[in-house]
Amino acid sequence: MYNPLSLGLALPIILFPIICYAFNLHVYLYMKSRPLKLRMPPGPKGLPILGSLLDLPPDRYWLKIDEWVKKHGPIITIKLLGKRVVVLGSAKVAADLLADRRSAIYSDRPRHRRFRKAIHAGLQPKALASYHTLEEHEARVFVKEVSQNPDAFRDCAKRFAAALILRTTYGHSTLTLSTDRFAQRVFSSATNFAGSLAPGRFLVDILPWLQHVPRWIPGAGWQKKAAEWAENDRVLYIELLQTARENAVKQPSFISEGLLPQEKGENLNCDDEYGPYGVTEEELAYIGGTISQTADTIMSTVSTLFLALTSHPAVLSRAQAEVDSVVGRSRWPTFADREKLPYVGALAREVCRWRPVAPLSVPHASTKDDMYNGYFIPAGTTVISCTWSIHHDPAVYADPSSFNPSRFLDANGKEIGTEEAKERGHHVFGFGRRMCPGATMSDHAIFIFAACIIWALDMRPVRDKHGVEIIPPVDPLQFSSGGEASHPLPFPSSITLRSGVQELLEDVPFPGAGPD
Ligand code: HEM
Repeated sequence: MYNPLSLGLALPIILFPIICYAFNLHVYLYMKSRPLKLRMPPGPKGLPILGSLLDLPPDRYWLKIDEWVKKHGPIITIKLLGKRVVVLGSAKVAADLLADRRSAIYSDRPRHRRFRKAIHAGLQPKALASYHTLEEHEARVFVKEVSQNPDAFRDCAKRFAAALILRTTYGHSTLTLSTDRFAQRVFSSATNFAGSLAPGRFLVDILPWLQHVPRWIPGAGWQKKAAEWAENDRVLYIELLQTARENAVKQPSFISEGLLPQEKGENLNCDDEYGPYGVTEEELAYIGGTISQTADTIMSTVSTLFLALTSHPAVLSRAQAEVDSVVGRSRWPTFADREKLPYVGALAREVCRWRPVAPLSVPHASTKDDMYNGYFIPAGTTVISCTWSIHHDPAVYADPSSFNPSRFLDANGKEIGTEEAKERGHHVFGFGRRMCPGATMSDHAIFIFAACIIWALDMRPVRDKHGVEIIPPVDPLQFSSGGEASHPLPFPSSITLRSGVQELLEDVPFPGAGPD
């Protein structure tokens, strides 16, 4: 007969050996996956179960990670909710693992492989060269806009970035930021993406099970928001794809070139669901959406450039002297001047190094057990490079906190890189085969923006009522972190046109009219 009491007594007797067995099995599997004597890289001790979770602040968590890198060395392990994350804190270590022979182990993200191929197909050197006229034009439009409304330079920078990305990706010409039907949405999509996941952006990538936490659980409300935003994004991406389709003939773009021939109105008989980039239309919409969000990184970088120039008058004066001597005062700088403007080039590099827009890069997953410098890195480990630490390593960049473009010039005034970053001198675009495919396009945009504003504008610190200049603060705490991208917080700058510019601005069409 059923006796609840005897069942109550029997349960612990039955469960105890099962729990012991499960525990032993767990320990056995754990030890098997991590053989004795094989140590993972050192790092903060953290609490049982939680690890270092509570030590990571929601904002600017890379500064905390940087402290750990300084304390424990250039490769560290952070424990988070039972998972181990390996952080690469020096260029040498990051290049060894992500860019050299081992890179195949550390570049995992298979579902993106086809997407990546598609993006590369759309960003060939020929396509990038064809964007130069647009990039020059939009930099001039920025100068025109900001000269009319100097206090709104952040919005002008946003329009610059949106105009470049929307035109090249979808053939869409951006009017003013407030009236354009896409520009604002692209930025709010990027902000939501970063914000919805902060600090989860970091955590969800590392602990994918977090996305399955039921939405009703306290603290998991971000999930509901993230789902709403994901739906908004989906609608936006499809609308943008439709725009590219409509513009295909008049204004071909990265997306329109990836559409199936009949989608472009060429009426060819084509049954294949994969377009010229080897992806479906839905995937193409997603790829376009991912690219459109990068407007935020360009906007942030050019805002940092503005801050650097306002707060370092001597750097601005030297850059102006260089541009004036090469370009004169009666025409705009162009890409044809690039080779003769090494200081401006070095300045653009230093902006990316000094305050990297992505201070913590994107997580990678390792696919095989590996030994590196005596440390064991098991398969399945999340590996992430801390760009902030890498860019502030005094062994590579002397006096790393100071803004000093000359660090990227040799004794003959020629641009130089570093041992691990020969081409650029910095690592803001990541390492190895997962490196940002938009790096060259971004380099071009940042360079021409820098050359044009240096040539056309004076950006000076504002003065207090006694006439004393107030240099805007530039310490890392003056940068926001909505999640992934880091932006300078609003700062004042006294912006005026330099000689000869007003006359040339008359020929710059109203924003959105676009180059011929
Ligand atoms: C200043 C501007 C930019 C910065 C700092 C930046 C930085 C980065 C970084 C750090 C990554 C991750 C690399 C890694 O996993 O190791 C990345 C990935 C990516 N970037 Fe950029 N990016 C910028 C602009 C752009 C632009 C303009 C585009 C497109 C035109 C673009 C497209 C992408 C794509 C598609 C990925 C994902 C690649 C993959 O998962 O394999 N980015 N970017």
